[in-house]
This record gives sequence, C-alpha cells and structure tokens, in this order.
Amino acid sequence: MAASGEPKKKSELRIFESLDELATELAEYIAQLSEISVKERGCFTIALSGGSLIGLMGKLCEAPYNKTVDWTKWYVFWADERAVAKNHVDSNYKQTKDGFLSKVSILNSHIYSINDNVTVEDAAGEYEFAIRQLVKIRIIGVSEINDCPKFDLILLGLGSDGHVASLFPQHPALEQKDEWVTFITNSPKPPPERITFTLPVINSASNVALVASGEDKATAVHHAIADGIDGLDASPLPARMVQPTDGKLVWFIDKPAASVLDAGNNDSQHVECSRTSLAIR
Ligand SMILES: O=C(O)[C@H](O)[C@@H](O)[C@H](O)[C@H](O)COP(=O)(O)O
Repeated sequence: MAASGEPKKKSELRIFESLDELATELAEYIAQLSEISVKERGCFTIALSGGSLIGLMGKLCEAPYNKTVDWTKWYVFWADERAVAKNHVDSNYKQTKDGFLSKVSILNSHIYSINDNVTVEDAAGEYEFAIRQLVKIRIIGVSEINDCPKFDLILLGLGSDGHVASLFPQHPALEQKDEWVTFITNSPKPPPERITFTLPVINSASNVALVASGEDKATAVHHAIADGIDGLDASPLPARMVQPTDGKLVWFIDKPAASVLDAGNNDSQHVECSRTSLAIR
C-alpha cells in the first residue's frame, strides 16, 4: 500500500521467475485484499475468470490461507461465464468448483453463478439483476463516479489475442456502456455463447488483477502495457482498456509472458529478480 503522502500507484507490474512464485504472490495479494475488505466493509466481493487463473489460485486452499481467510465473508461472482450447463466441462463454475470452491468454506448462498436453464441473453439479464440487488443492500459497493457495481477484486486472465473476461478485440460488447452484464453469441474462443461483465464494471472495481503466463501471451502483454503501441494499432486491445477509474490494477505475469516486454525495454528498471514491481502508468 502507498505510504501516506505518496500518490497511490494506479497500476503495478509484477514479473515472476516461476509460476509457483506467481501463485504464491497471487494468493497473498488476494488474502490481503480480503482482510482489508472484510475489515472495512464486512465482506469481500470477488469476481473470477476462467482458464488457467483458477489453477493459479490453488495456494489459497492451502495453509495458512485455508485457516486465516474469513471465507464466510466472501461473495463469489464470475466476470464471464460460458452459457453451458454448470456441470459441463466448459463451465467456469464447474472449473472453479472443482479447483477451488470445493476446497474452501465459502457459503453456497454466497456463490452467484448463472442460470444455465435460460437463453444466454436471459442469463445475462438475470445475472445483472442479482448483482443489482446486492448493490442495493451494499454487499457489493457502488462506484461514486458512475453508479456501477464496485467489486472489491476482479481477477482477469489474458487471452493471446488480448481479450479479458469475454470481451474480445473489436467486438461490439466492448462498446457496452449501460449494461453491467452483456452477452455474446460469437466468441472467437469456444464455446460461442457467453455472458461477460462490461468494461465500465471492470473499470469500477476497487482492485483488478490481470494474470498472464506463458510465451503465447507475451505479445498481448506487450500490446496491453507498453507505451506508444496505440499508434500502431487503431483499436487498443481489451486488456489495454482495463484501467480502473478509482481502483488499482496489478499485473501478475511470469518471465515467458514478459519476454516481448523485456526485449523492448532496455532501461535499468527491469531488474532481473523473482519479482519486478514497476509502476506502469
Ligand atoms: O471464460 C474464459 O474463457 C476466460 O474468462 C477467459 O477470459 C480466460 O481468462 C482467458 O482466455 C485466458 O485463459 P488461459 O489463462 O487459460 O489462457
């Protein structure tokens, strides 16, 4: 946290030598935010993404966090979800339940998954309605800037094309400004039908963590983080559009995912260490 008097950094880049170190730091980061939110608001609202992110959260299920985190105060949501049955292998809910929720004592009534018995359009509308009810009773905070829900933490993965949640490059869903949850039926990443938080909701979060690992994400990381890229590409990547208005963005990436960034960066800032913490905006 910024010392008093120091301007709070809006974004931070943490580069890790190994996935194990990234996972260790990610667990500590989430546990700390949980403790702060529970202390300040009496609860912790976290929205998850699918993909490799869930595996990287595994350390939260181990000591000390399994005993020190106040799981009963957690409220779990999904920043995006595939419109498939909740027991389908493609379901983010199923992946999260098997890999995380089944191992910690979060209350079932605090886990908000989509209705998998309706159309993807109705599932998005119902999900937004559920979030609106929780904003009304202030379980979910509210942004003073635009009345959007203010989640304590939104965890995003990064696609190799630069997508986050189910917001894909050049997709009209990126333009959604009024809805909190929208839906797509033509996802370039299968399955095609998904619901997703819109950018205003993502950018209203108190904290956003963007997690990327592996060489195949290196170009997307570079295009999302490096300065001066916009000139090369009229439409910035969705990941580059993640800029919390009154919150903090922290990137968690491993060395392979930083390899293009490193190649383009020859100043002394990139200290070779297990964790490089740079202010990036
Ligand atoms: O439902 C989804 O598909 C995810 O939410 C998606 O945004 C994912 O996080 C990225 O595609 C990264 O996935 P990997 O980390 O598995 O590459």
